[in-house]
Amino acid sequence: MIRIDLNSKRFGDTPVLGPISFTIAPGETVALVGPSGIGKSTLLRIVAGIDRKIDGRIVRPDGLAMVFQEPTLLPWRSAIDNLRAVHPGLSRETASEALSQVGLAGKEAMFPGQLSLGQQRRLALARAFCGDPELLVMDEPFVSLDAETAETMLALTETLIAHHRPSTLFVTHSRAEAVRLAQRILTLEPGPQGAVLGPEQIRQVRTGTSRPTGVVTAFPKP
Ligand SMILES: Nc1ncnc2c1ncn2[C@@H]1O[C@H](COP(=O)(O)OP(=O)(O)OP(=O)(O)O)[C@@H](O)[C@H]1O
Repeated sequence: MIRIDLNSKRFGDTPVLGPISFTIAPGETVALVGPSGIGKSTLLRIVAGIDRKIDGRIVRPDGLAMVFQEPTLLPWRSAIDNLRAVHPGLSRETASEALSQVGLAGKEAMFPGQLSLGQQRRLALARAFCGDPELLVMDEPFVSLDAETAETMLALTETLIAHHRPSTLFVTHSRAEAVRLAQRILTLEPGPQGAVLGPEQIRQVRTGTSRPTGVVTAFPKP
């Protein structure tokens, strides 16, 4: 179980996030949505443990993987070594299998600069999943891709999540992406405090009969 109990997050004197509490169950996928600048990436970084300067408490597993907007690969390492650099215990065979799972069979020896941007993103996905993370954190993983590549990546991510079953928290600006991938959608919005969306409301969102309301609360932007 992943548990977020944040009292506040400030950058200097500026409050960015107010009290936020939620849990993510094993194998559950949760989307984090909200307007630009509200604090989604900040909250994601807090959950991942990259930002620890908070007033609050986060319970997270050790096995964690992150996927960013950019593939963040090591340009001087081959595709297979990009996987093995992050997961030193990984055999060549398992690493090759992870590459073929994302459609990169036979590309073991290629360097990131020799791969298309779409292939680099696939490699970043393989790197995230081949450690079998208990918690997967993704920050707008499908943004700035053409529609066809975004769809391919979305479908691939769906398959990998179904196979590996990590708890997943991801940020997106796309309500359609959130509804497709997530069992639960958390909306960051300026206070007052909202209520967590239950399964019934999610069903209504899916069928378009209701619009989601505030879920977790952030301070309004200064
Ligand atoms: N390192 C930092 N120092 C100071 N302020 C920061 C820092 N990082 C983020 N902020 C501020 O915190 C607020 C939230 O930023 P954040 O990137 O989390 O928003 P976001 O919801 O992810 O936005 P977007 O959807 O546009 O990516 C913004 O006002 C931003 O300027």
